[in-house]
Amino acid sequence: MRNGKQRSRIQNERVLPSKLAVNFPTEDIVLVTASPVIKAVTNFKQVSKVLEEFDVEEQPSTVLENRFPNIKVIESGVKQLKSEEHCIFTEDGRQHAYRKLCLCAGAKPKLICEGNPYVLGIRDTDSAQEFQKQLTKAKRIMIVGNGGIALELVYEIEGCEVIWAIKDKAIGNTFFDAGAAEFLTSKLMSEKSEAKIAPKRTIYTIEGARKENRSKAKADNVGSALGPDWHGGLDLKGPQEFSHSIHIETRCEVKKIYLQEEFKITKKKPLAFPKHQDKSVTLDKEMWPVYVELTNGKIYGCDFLVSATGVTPNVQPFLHGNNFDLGEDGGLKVDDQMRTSLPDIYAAGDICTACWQPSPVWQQMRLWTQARQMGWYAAKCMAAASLGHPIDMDFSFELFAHVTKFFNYKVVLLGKYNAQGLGSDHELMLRCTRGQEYIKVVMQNGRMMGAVLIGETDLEETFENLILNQMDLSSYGEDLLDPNIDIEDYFD
Ligand SMILES: Cc1cc2nc3c(=O)[nH]c(=O)nc-3n(C[C@H](O)[C@H](O)[C@H](O)COP(=O)(O)OP(=O)(O)OC[C@H]3O[C@@H](n4cnc5c(N)ncnc54)[C@H](O)[C@@H]3O)c2cc1C
Ligand SMILES: NC(=O)C1=CN([C@@H]2O[C@H](COP(=O)(O)OP(=O)(O)OC[C@H]3O[C@@H](n4cnc5c(N)ncnc54)[C@H](O)[C@@H]3O)[C@@H](O)[C@H]2O)C=CC1
Repeated sequence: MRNGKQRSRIQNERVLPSKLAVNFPTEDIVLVTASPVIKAVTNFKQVSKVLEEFDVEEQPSTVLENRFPNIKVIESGVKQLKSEEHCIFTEDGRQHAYRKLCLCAGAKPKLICEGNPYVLGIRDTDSAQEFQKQLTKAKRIMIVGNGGIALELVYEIEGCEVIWAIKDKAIGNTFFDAGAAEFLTSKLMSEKSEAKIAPKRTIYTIEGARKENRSKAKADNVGSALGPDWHGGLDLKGPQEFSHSIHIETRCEVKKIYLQEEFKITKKKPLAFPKHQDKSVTLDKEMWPVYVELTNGKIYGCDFLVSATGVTPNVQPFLHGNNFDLGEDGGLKVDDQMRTSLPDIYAAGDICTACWQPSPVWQQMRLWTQARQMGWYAAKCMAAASLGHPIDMDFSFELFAHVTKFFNYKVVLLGKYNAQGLGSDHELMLRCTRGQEYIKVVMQNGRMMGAVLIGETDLEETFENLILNQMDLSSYGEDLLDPNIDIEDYFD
């Protein structure tokens, strides 16, 4: 790649092409994307060593092309990869040769009942808008799943009864333990009267760019996954005049979904919405478009369901004829240089499964932050490989760090925040002030391995350092979380 013009075909990832374009100003960098708009990371802020905050902005592809003259954007989905011939085929019937390729096609929602028109998934702007449209007419919906999307929806939806069906004992299992879940549940059950804390990040949609380009994107292609504060620009309001009306069904899954006519024949009896603070407005005899039977035997009628049940890496367009090694979660396995098992093909973001020996306090989660870091690092790896110098693993993979917002609280997750993989050989320390903050640290052999910080705790930087430097904290005992001790001064 050093001499003369060579081509790098990059299959989407907003961070990656620009990083490559800077590293290789004389090369052609081609971004092939099924999405009519490019999502760009803007206002990037390094909050601490590994914690990052940024905005996500939808931009027309011309913004990228104008800024980096050696980037060309092709708006067409990839339908086939021929790895041995080093070329891809796009839906517009064209063939594109590559020297190095990075696959960044994200993930797809893993729906509980694929193809059922009453089961919605939320992934991209179009699916979120469809959900919003349906919600405006819905008296009652069911949300299935207990991760990021479900947590955000149950808090944001107003004016509609919500049955939240979760497999676990407590809410938010992908992010929280039972203690944190209890702290948050009280907020969920109360009126949503408070002012929202200012979103730290916002999605700006360039509607013009989107509309103009929509026709070019095929209907079955997924768009870019929504990012932080995705619901900020959507009014998630049903037709009724109340804020929260939520009923949680724990330790259950969906057994069967019946259409109205099918259900009538069964002669089974649906349950009424449990009355919470007299907010319920639906009648016991209401007829619903769908009825959902849960594995705990309960049946509820509703207008539609949201399946917020995780994602599956979007590898399908690239598999035919290519013998990729896949991870247990179905992602393209990548090594510590972001290389897949096939020559000259890299992968980053939700599509890949990290298969290097991770740091003891890092794990892969399919998040914007990690997609950005992987895209950035993959570009460095591709550039380094072209120059013949492998590089050291990026520092951002030393410690898992995620900052987000749930139930209007700032939430910071660090390291093995839920004692993932630590077995029973760990201790937890807690500090909780109801309605204000919840702090949990995970300790092992006197060392801090992880932390959950909910609320404005101001402890993230100190804890990040304590996890990274693995200092023996045994002698500090409970002082670590004593609110009367300024912990930052303590460790200066
Ligand atoms: C509702 C929602 C809320 C979220 N909130 C947060 C949050 O608050 N914080 C956070 O950290 N993470 C959040 N995430 C997760 C985050 O959005 C993803 O982890 C991240 O976007 C993954 O980035 P990616 O580049 O790997 O994939 P994506 O952003 O999904 O991008 C994949 C791109 O590939 C394109 N593509 C797909 N197939 C093809 C093909 N065959 N040919 C060409 N192009 C193709 C798509 O059009 C898309 O542009 C959220 C996700 C969702 C769904
Ligand atoms: N603020 C944030 O950081 C947010 C992050 N995200 C990310 O977006 C992606 C998609 O979000 P989610 O769909 O919420 O995925 P998720 O991985 O966060 O949660 C999936 C949930 O579905 C449950 N589940 C799986 N199969 C099920 C089944 N058959 N029946 C019932 N429950 C089932 C799991 O137990 C888990 O609780 C994830 O990668 C998530 O991390 C999404 C929203 C907000």
